[in-house]
Amino acid sequence: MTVKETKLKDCFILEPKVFLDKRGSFIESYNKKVFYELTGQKIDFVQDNESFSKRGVLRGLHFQKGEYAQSKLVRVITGRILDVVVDLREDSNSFGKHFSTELSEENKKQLFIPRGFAHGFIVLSNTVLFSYKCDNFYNKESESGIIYNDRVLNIDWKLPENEFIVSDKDLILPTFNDLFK
Ligand SMILES: Cc1cn([C@H]2C[C@H](O)[C@@H](COP(=O)(O)OP(=O)(O)O[C@H]3O[C@@H](C)C(=O)[C@@H](O)[C@H]3O)O2)c(=O)[nH]c1=O
Repeated sequence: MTVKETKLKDCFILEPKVFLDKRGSFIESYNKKVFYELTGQKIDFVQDNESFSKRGVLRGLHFQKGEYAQSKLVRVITGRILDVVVDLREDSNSFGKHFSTELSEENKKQLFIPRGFAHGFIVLSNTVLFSYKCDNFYNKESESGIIYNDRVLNIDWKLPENEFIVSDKDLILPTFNDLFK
């Protein structure tokens, strides 16, 4: 496993070592000890989630508020996505900045997203199996987010907007300025 810092503090890209042999491949998708050695983050992941989506599906931008804030370690098992995170920590140098990166079955990259960030992704391949660990439990009442086409954030989602498939819940998320006025 190797780790690279992104331009957003505390947000890392991890690349597992891939073992190839005549049968196929093997990776350690998560190892608590190695994760701590590489990132310095002592995270206690308590929930694993998986979603399946078609091309054009855009999930996000999501976060949980207050005591239910979550760090996430996200990856793609099959397919390819553009993953996007936004730093919402008001005391951070990169407050309001976003970072995006492709995560795919091929590159096997993982993104560590600390608490205080919003997260979303769009599916670039025909289908995607997406998997992630969270360090806090799901809490419906604490769900929040920012609308994907927010003008202040101005995120390039890489696909034409007429291909986006967005949940009804995500279509009525507030803007960045609504949240931080
Ligand atoms: C996230 C989540 C959803 N659910 C339920 C609620 C709902 O009925 C159904 C689908 O939920 P959603 O529409 O919120 O799923 P989704 O849009 O995939 O939500 C996820 O999006 C990505 C971008 C994230 O960063 C995640 O943290 C999470 O917010 O699953 C759980 O039971 N537990 C969970 O942890």
